[in-house]
Amino acid sequence: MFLIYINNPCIAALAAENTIAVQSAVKQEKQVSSKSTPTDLVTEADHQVEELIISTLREKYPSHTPVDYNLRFIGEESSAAGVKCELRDDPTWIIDPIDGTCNFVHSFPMVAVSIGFAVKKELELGVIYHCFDGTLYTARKGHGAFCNGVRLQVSKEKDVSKALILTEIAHLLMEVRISPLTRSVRIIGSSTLALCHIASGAAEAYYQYGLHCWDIAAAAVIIREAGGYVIDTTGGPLDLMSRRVVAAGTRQIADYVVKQLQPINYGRDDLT
Ligand SMILES: O=P([O-])([O-])O[C@@H]1[C@@H](O)[C@H](O)[C@@H](O)[C@H](O)[C@@H]1O
Ligand SMILES: [Mg+2]
Ligand SMILES: [Mg+2]
Repeated sequence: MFLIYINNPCIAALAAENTIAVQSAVKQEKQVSSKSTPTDLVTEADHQVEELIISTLREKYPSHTPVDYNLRFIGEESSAAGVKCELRDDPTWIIDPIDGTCNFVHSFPMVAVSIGFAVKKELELGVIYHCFDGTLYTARKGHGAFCNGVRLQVSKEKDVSKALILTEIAHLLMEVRISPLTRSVRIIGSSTLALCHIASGAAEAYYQYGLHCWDIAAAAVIIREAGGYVIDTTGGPLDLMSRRVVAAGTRQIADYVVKQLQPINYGRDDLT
């Protein structure tokens, strides 16, 4: 019922508005602090953008919330501040206000705003806005995935020796295991943008342990609507709160990556 009201252009405009906030903040002096580890950075802009997104969504959709619904928000910085991260059946927005905060601090041009939406725990909508080049990725379940309005299609490559693999720095040992049989491995420091590269067919697979539901939610809809797979690192169905993911254009490449992985336990988003 919510989805008939919530359309991509509204949410895309919201992501774009907040990108402007990020773009102006990039040039300013940043107050940088850290959260779970010394490299898990956060800035005032992360908080400001998340507050802006949540207040705008509350304002945009007040009438769409029947009395018995509690329109909910899961935000990276609200969660860091102690708000419980729990995906219930209620319509829920899952927000990463600045994905790639370390890149943002360094003005390294791989930073995005990511807004996902779930109803009855099913991911229905995803919008990811690249803050440096204005690329807008959007998808709604059953309605396709788009990049600046152009339909997205994942890579159909099944030969792992022709596969470009994306991941994050924490798993160097696994990269050593994976890379010999693949074409190459890349690390860009923004999981949402790396996942968008899977959706666009620019790379064949992505894997990560340690990311969060707000890194995965929007991108999972975009990849699936582009014809790709977003699964658990065990090869089973995605568990959004498990802090791990494998995404790929084909099942063959996904299964190859799964076979090379050694489990790393980062806990769960919904148990912190
Ligand atoms: O914190 P943030 O910049 O939104 O998100 C980042 C993720 O996109 C990245 O994949 C991960 O390796 C970083 O540690 C960080 O979590
Ligand atoms: Mg992130
Ligand atoms: Mg973030």
